Amino acid sequence: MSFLTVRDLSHSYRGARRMWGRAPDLPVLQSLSFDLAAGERVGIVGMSGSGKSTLLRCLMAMGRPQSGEIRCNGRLVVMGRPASLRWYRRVVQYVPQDPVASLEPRMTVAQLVAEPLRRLRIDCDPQSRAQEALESVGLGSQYLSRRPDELSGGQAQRVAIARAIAMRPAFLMTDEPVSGLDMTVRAQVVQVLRDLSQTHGTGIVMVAHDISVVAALCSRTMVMEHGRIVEDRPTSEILKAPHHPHTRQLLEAAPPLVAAA
Ligand SMILES: Nc1ncnc2c1ncn2[C@@H]1O[C@H](COP(=O)(O)OP(=O)(O)OP(=O)(O)O)[C@@H](O)[C@H]1O
Repeated sequence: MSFLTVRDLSHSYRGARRMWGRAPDLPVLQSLSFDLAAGERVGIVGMSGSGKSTLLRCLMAMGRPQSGEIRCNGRLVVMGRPASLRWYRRVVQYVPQDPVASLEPRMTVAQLVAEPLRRLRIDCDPQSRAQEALESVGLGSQYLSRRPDELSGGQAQRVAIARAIAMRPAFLMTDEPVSGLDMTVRAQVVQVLRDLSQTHGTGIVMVAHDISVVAALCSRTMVMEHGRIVEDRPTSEILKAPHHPHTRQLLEAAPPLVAAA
């Protein structure tokens, strides 16, 4: 059964204001339809500007699509006031593209991870749940009192992941979770996501422009080009025999694979 159902999703950005009026609107997502099953690990790849982050923001109900609908377990996801989306935030969590910028600099690591649990009124002891989540991403108690500027890029990325997984979401949506990290830390972060998925059955949607990162984690890959999904198949099949010329281009541009999914 489908966990998330996306139907005819389209989105355009409003054209910039110019002296003589407005530039034309920029269509970014063009009538996308797909299903995500519970526990699936799905990669979304494509060149820069193909619409990956916009799609993820729409899936997170952070941007209002022009048309189309998203349903989660059959229930319509309606953009609106944060309170009306509280149920959705409990089951679908997001790790943004730039974790350092997303972490409030004045808060400690412990506070950062516990804060969403309090805000969304999750029935648990926020402190111990936060500690547990941090341990599962390999950050022990010595990190609890640190602030974001006392963390490396890889540690900040893991704090952002801990913050999301402390909620025990059914799905985790991550935008370029390893870009900007060195190869060793990349492999560690991919391992954290794989463990999470295998241990708790958490579904993962991962946006990346580098198909090798997706190949290391995701069993299904969607390839985007100019706001359309041009290929959506098992990753192993795509790697063996890409159908679309754009997929072949991405594969040629990819660095060596981290590890097979
Ligand atoms: N807030 C915005 N206002 C106007 N245009 C935007 C906005 N955000 C993105 N765009 C444009 O929409 C298109 C798709 O952007 P998006 O960030 O979704 O692509 P992407 O595939 O995630 O790219 P990247 O890999 O570089 O992050 C781009 O042409 C971008 O310039």
